[in-house]
Amino acid sequence: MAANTKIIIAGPRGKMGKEAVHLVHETEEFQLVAAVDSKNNGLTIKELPGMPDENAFIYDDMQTCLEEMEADVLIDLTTPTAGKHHLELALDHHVRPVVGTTGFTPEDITRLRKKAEEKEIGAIIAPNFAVGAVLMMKFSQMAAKYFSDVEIIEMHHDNKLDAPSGTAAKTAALINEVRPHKEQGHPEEQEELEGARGAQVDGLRVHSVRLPGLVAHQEVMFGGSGQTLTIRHDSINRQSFMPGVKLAVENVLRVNTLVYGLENIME
Ligand SMILES: NC(=O)c1ccc[n+]([C@@H]2O[C@H](COP(=O)([O-])OP(=O)(O)OC[C@H]3O[C@@H](n4cnc5c(N)ncnc54)[C@H](O)[C@@H]3O)[C@@H](O)[C@H]2O)c1
Ligand SMILES: O=C(O)C1=N[C@H](C(=O)O)CCC1
Repeated sequence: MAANTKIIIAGPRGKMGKEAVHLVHETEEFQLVAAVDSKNNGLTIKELPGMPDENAFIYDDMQTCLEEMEADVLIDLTTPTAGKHHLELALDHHVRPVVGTTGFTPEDITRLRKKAEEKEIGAIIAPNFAVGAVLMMKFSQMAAKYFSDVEIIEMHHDNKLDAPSGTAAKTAALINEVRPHKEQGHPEEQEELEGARGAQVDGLRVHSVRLPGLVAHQEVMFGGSGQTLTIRHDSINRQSFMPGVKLAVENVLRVNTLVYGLENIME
């Protein structure tokens, strides 16, 4: 790892971005060199309410920021549309992206991995930085070998823009790697109300709950003859994600492809 990893944070005023600014501020080997925000162009981070004493300038345009500032890593915690654009720009400028922003499709990941490999630089997209959530996904994949009947219920705060969550999409993909294809439910079932059976990923049903008071939660429910198994994870605050962000920043400097999911870098 570089002695001083120079970092840009996109989305510093957001719920996750704020935590990331504090993480970078408190980590000796990390240095915040700039931030990208949809407003506050020309201010410094320390001028925003609740921010640490950081002199990094805020840009309202990622392209300009990348042209003017030298950085090793971009941490993106914005919106699905902005995140995809920022990741492309970072790769174009040889800055390694660590992306927590969700809403990436499998096609986006394939295209961006090809680009990272062409540029020979690392990128990490982690739909969930919480170590417990990564274990929940791994345990669900293990359980799916023995229980092929499964549904996912993800629950998030009601400011979330994307559905299903990135975590639910990733969990479904991990389960579908080991689960023989199955249309969950009765072959003749009818939805009397559209959406009653949730969304489908290869026959696996995903249900999205959005309520104030929630942070990020997921249950993976398996059913078998005479038994059920429920694997559940709860993030009760956004500090739960920060050790994973730190791990991703450290690891993105060591890889030369796009890594999708923290489980690929956790030992
Ligand atoms: N991977 C994880 O572990 C994890 C955890 C929590 C949230 N998330 C994801 O991270 C993202 C941010 O979540 P949040 O809860 O902090 O959201 P938030 O709405 O609190 O913050 C998003 C921030 O992005 C800023 N923004 C929007 N467009 C921008 C642009 N073009 N340039 C710069 N900044 C821009 C907004 O001003 C806002 O401050 C979401 O996609 C969410 O799903 C991922
Ligand atoms: O708050 C959010 O938004 C979160 N999104 C991630 C997802 O889509 O899986 C997970 C953590 C919180």
